[in-house]
Amino acid sequence: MTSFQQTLGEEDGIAEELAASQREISIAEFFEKNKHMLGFDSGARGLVTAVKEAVDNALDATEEAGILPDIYVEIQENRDYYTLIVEDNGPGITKEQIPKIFGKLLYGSRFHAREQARGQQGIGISAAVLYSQLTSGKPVRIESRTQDNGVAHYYELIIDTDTNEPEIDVEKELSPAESNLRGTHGTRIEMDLEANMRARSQLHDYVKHTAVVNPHARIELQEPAGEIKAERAEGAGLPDETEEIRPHPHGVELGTLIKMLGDTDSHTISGFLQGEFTRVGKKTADNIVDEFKDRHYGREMRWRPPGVDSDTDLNAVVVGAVSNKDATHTKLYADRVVDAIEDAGRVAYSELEAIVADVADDMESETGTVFGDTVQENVVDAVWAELTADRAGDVFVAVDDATTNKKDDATVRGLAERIANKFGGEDARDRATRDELGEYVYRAAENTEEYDDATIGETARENVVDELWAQMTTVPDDPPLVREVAGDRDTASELISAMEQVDVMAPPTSCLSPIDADLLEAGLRKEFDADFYSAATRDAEVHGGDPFIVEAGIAYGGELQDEGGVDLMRFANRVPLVYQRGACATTNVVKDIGWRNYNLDQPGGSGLPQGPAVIMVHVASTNVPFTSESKDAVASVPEIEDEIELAVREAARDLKSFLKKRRSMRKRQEKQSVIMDILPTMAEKVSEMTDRGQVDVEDSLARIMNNVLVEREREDGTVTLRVENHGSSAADVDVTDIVDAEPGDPSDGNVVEMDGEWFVKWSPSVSGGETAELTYEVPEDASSDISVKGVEDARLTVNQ
Ligand SMILES: Nc1ncnc2c1ncn2[C@@H]1O[C@H](COP(=O)(O)OP(=O)(O)OP(=O)(O)O)[C@@H](O)[C@H]1O
Repeated sequence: MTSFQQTLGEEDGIAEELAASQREISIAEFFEKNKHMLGFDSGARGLVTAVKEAVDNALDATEEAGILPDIYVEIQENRDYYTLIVEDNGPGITKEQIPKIFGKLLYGSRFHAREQARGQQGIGISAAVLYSQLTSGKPVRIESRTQDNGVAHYYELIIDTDTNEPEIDVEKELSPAESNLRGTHGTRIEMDLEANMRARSQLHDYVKHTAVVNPHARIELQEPAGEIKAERAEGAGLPDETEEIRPHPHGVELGTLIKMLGDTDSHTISGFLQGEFTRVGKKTADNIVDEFKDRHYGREMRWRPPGVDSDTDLNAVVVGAVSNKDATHTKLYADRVVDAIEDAGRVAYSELEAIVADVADDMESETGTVFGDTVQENVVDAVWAELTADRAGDVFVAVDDATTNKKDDATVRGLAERIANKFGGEDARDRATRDELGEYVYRAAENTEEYDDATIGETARENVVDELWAQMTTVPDDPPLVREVAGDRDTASELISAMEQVDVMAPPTSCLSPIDADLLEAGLRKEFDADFYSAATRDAEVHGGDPFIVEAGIAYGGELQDEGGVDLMRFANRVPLVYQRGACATTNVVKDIGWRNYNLDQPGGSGLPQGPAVIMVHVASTNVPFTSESKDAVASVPEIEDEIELAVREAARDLKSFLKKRRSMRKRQEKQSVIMDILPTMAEKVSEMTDRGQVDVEDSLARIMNNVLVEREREDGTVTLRVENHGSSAADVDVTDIVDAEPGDPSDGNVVEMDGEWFVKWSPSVSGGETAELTYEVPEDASSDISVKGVEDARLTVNQ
């Protein structure tokens, strides 16, 4: 058989034959075949995804318009298919936009905006339309009204998958009387889809969890087997309005930077940085430009002038390089040049040029003697030859400083000489980038190891590079212009590396709308009846030029079910993520935390912790990196993973102390009940044997357990409450005696009467080992009941 490879090159026209069947694929056609990528892989899931896309859009649209969202979702079961209706009270959609939004994939208002929003790609709702027409063959019905009680625009349409353009079946205006909209303005979508309700619990979770993180929204779901009505939390206002921002310099990708360089009106890099990025002012731009120059041109080595004990007379060298000038002025010129060099301590080639030129300028204006370009060049050459005469000696000092004392002198000298020899090559100005310098040191160290039988470890090499790099100076050359950088990938990548290197203030968070720890905790309290709640909101960070904030919350105990692994709720931009839990960075980070450190069970030391708990994580960003277009799972971006971990750990820290305390209280209680089992019998025996009266068991228990003991004594109408603190730390106790007759003379306490009962209340602070006595007067026949707060039950003994 002739293989394809064998015929290649022999027969003409295979490529042409293939070419005949190659054609452009429309985006709609692509997603029609790959609907799983958009979250429409099955009927059950398709319904949840369609609801999610429509509700997310409704929330975005209402919030953008400053309207408190009122969202109605209805699912009707028909014989062969389901009908989904989603209606909002948003600003509506203009007549011209309706066909594009619903009848064209990749059409939206948010793709280019650096601002937190649920929708980002301009695919969501049109993908639902595509799924609907694919499974039911019916057009989607849209009705939208932009003016209060004005006419509504009604469309029935499908997507032409060949062209990715809307195909309109029906287009008409509806008067308020004909309209199906419940509110005075907003949008109503109705679509038929082949579906089933197997994912009912995911659907309910989506609606409930959406309500937790959007307490300002009213969401109603009506479906064949039930309903959810999530009311607006009392007093909950709209989230703070977000603003669009420019990208942050940290994390921008190379392709993006090159595109930005191509699009900008700026000519200089400094102008580009200040104009196109957030948080870059003149100073930050200067710092970035310096780093950029260090990478692009390299730095110049600064050498030490010969010292006083050297044979070289620099003044004589300068004088020797100047010819045909008046002797007094030449001497003055040489003195000034040498003074400036010595003041500088170390001098690089460009610095030397600047000194020589500056002094020449001064001399000309003061004395009229001109030290022209040729003279200056001669002086620079002559002095530079002296400065670089003993590079090895100079490098020796740096190498010696940067390596341990253990290295013998000969090794250090050998290494220094080899490094020094790398300078002064083709580039007479002794320039090197940090990478080149690293290479110099590496090669010199390798040779020293080979020929001098010495060891120069990684750290020593790095220290030497650091030391020498710090001695070098940024060159005075102007950086390349924007168009030069845009046209050269390597230079653009040097710019990116410089941008990463410089500290830039965190991006403004006005483009983000986190829930905030307080509201997050309130959301958890509203939804879950637990014993413990905590929440944390981190500061903003950046990934790929986009700012983000991570928040986490934990609820534990109470009515929460212990079903093995804890319940992990994931959110991105206030949208619950329902599917692909295992593929989500959030899940993986939570699994990797050592939960035993936080007093939660974690079999095997990894995986989701066990126990009656809910952990929630919210990632808010101008661009949440999802693993796919269906937006179910956050991708593994290291910056985001780090913040997820820190947020969860922050929330878990309080849980740790709560659980620790709870565990020790439980142990105490167990101990106490064991003691209480045997103590009365022992007391009886002791009193029998010693012939003394019965021992007060409660009192003894308090002493054994280091408890706070509150006892009441009554003598002739005077009631005394003794608060004995048998523990070691102070106890702030609220003691109330509830009496059924009017009390008198309470010591430092206050009395409140309610329905014929008197509440006598004290709040003493009792140090460890001390006793407080609280007294009041009461008629003989009055009865009373003690209530104590401020001390855990397991630490308290009441004897009345
Ligand atoms: N209910 C609505 N009210 C007002 N405008 C809407 C509504 N639904 C959608 N839009 C507009 O239509 C655009 C496209 O919506 P679509 O769901 O296709 O994409 P998206 O929400 O921008 O992004 P994603 O693909 O991430 O969901 C939105 O950006 C928004 O401008």
